[in-house]
Amino acid sequence: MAACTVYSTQSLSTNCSISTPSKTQLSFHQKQVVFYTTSRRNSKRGINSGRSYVITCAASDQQTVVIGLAADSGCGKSTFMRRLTSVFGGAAEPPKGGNPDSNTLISDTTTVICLDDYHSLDRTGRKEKGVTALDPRANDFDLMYEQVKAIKDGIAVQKPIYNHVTGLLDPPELIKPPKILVIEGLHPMFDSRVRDLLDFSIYLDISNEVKFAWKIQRDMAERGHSLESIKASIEARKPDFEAYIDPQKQYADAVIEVLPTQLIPDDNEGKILRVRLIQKEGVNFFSPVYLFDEGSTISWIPCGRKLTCSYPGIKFSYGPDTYYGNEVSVVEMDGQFDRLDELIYVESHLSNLSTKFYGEVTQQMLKHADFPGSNNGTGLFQTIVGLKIRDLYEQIVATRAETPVAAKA
Ligand SMILES: Nc1ncnc2c1ncn2[C@@H]1O[C@H](COP(=O)(O)OP(=O)(O)OP(=O)(O)O)[C@@H](O)[C@H]1O
Ligand SMILES: O=C(CO)[C@H](O)[C@H](O)COP(=O)(O)O
Repeated sequence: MAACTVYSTQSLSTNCSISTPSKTQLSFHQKQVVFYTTSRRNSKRGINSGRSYVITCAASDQQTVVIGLAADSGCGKSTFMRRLTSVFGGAAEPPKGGNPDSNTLISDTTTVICLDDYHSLDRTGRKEKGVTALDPRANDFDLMYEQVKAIKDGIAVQKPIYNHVTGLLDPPELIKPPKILVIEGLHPMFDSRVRDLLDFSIYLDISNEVKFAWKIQRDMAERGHSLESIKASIEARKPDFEAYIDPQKQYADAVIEVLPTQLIPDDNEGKILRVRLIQKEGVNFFSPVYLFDEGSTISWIPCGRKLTCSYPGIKFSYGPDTYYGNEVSVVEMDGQFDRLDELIYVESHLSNLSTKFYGEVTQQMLKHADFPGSNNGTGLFQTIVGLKIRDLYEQIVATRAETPVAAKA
C-alpha cells in the first residue's frame, strides 16, 4: 500500500520518531508518513521546512492485546466467544450497518474476527482446485499477518469477508483497533508471524467421538443434514485437519481437551464428558489455575453432602505434566453437575481463578446456564479461561502504564 503524504504545520508529538525518508521505510501499516514541516519548534529540533521526513508514530497509547482461538469447525468457538465477551460485560454484535453476513462480533472491549475471512479461494475456487478450507493454499496468511499486525499497532484495516451463506468473498469491512482482538478460526497459530503476534493462545481440542456427537446434534437438528453427509464431511476433512489444524495445539498457552467419560465403562453415547484444562507454565501474565495445592497430584470426588451428583458422579483431578515438551498444569473434570448453584463448592477449592469477587465463576456459569456445556467441564473451563484473559489484559495494560513511551525524535 502506498504511503500517505501529510502537509502539516504541527509540532511532532513526543511518541513519534523521525528519520530521513527511504523508500523501503514507507509503509502505511507502520503508520509512517512523509511529512513537510514549517513549524518553528520543529526547526529548532533540526527538522527543516521544505524537506521530507519519515515519521513513525504509535497510533494510540493503547496497543491492542491479541488473543488466538483455534479449533475445527463446530467445536464450540462461538460458544466460547460468547462466554469470553460476557466476562467483559456488554453484548457482542456484528458491525452496525455493515454486511449482514459479516462474521465479526464487536463489543465495548473486544472485537472477534473470524479467520475464515482470510480464505483466498471462495467455495467454487476450492472445488476447482480440489482443496479444503483447512488447506493453507486456500488462505491468505500474508494478509492475515499484515492486518493483525496493523490492528495490534493501533491501525484500522479493511478486512475481507468470507460469506458463509453464498460461499463468496464479499467487499471488505472496516475493523478499528479494539482493546482486545480475538482471532478465531482454523489457523490462528499456523503461520509463525501471526503466532508471534498473539499475547495468549487457546486451542479447543475436541476428540473425534465428541466432535461427531456435536456435529450430528447441530447439523441434523438445525441444518437438516443427513447422518451420512455429516459422516462424509468429517471423513473428508480429517487428513487436512490432522496436517494443518491439530498440530497448532503444541503452541497453545491453554488447551481445552474434550474426551468421552471414563466414569462409564465403554460409554458410546458421548453425553458425559471428561474435560482437561491444559495450562502452559511460564507464560507471561498467566498463572495456571490449580486445585487444593499447587504442584501436587490430586484426585477429588466432590459428590456428597455439599454437591449433588447423580450417576455416574463427578471426578476432578489436578497435577503437573508435560505436553509437547512443555511443562503444564492440568485440571480435569469428568462428569456433569446436577445443580449449577452448587458449583460454588467446587469454585471455592480452585485457586488462581483471577476472579474479582468470591463466586464469580459460579455467577458467570449461572448467567449462561442455557449455553452448551454449562453443566460440565467445557463450560467451566471456558469460563475460567475467559477470566484469565481478562486478568492477562489488565496486567498488560498496567505494565504499559508503568513504562512511559520514550521520546525517540
Ligand atoms: N460444550 C458443549 N457441549 C455440548 N455441545 C456443544 C458444546 N459446545 C458446542 N456444542 C455443540 O456444537 C455446536 C457448535 O458450537 P459452536 O457454534 O459454538 O461452534 P463453532 O466452532 O463456532 O462452529 P462453526 O465454526 O461451525 O461456526 C453447537 O450448536 C452445539 O450443538
Ligand atoms: O471449516 C470451516 C471454518 O468455519 C468452513 O468449512 C470454511 O470456512 C468453509 O466454509 P463454507 O463451508 O461455508 O464454505
